[in-house]
Amino acid sequence: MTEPLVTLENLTVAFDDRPAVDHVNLNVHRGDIITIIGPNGAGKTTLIKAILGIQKATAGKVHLDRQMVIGYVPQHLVLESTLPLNVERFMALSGRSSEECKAALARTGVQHLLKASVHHLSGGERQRLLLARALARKPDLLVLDEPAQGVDINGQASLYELIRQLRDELNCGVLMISHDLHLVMAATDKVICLNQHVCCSGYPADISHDPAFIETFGHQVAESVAVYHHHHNHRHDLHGDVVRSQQPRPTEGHEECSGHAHH
Ligand SMILES: Nc1ncnc2c1ncn2[C@@H]1O[C@H](COP(=O)(O)OP(=O)(O)OP(=O)(O)O)[C@@H](O)[C@H]1O
Repeated sequence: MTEPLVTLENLTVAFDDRPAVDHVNLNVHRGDIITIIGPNGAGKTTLIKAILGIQKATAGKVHLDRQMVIGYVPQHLVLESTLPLNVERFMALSGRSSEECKAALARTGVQHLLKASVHHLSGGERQRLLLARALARKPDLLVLDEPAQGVDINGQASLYELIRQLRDELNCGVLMISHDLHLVMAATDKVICLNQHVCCSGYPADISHDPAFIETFGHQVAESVAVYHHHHNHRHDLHGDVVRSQQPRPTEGHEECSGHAHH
């Protein structure tokens, strides 16, 4: 296996002697899509900031591939509201050529907003603009802090699909934070459940059964997430009853199962 892009070794970040991130070990390789989940205040953003070098480690180490370019999509876009700024100018601030900026905007589906004011973009448009700015750098590592916030449910699914495609096109690693467990479970390769320390980690389908996951998120969340990954080998009729005579349809995605809670 190639060298990791990022290695965290017992990373600890404390504020006033209170650890926000506590002895975290993590590797991110090219091709990985890793999602950090955890309750509010669990240290997710602090961990990402330590990787980006904008938060100092109190103890432990952050190793980064020295050649690596990081594309970062922050949680919020903080802009001076009195400063007139259109999308074209905002993208130019990345230092990339006009062609690269336009290509990145086209890739995230917002090229038609080139002349629009960044102050008037919708939540979803803003997220796609921030992703385009990160993309224009041709990153080796894409770091996204809640990329789907402000994006409607259909938009969220296509945004996660876009992130997967970008991972394939750029052969980059992806490290993101998300609160939407259902989309996380569908769109990610590996989940890290953080609550200062790493409570549990693994494949989405397995993690929902982990006692540490259940303790952190509760039974209801764990069950609803487990349903999402239930593999169906049968079909249902219109009343929800199992139809056993049918052949399985493995590629049809989620169908609700009468043996589980419905969501
Ligand atoms: N610069 C700082 N100074 C002091 N405390 C901080 C600082 N940054 C973060 N914290 C504290 O560290 C803890 C973790 O914060 P962090 O923003 O990393 O959590 P999070 O998991 O990203 O939360 P959320 O899901 O609410 O965004 C919180 O208790 C927060 O108040």
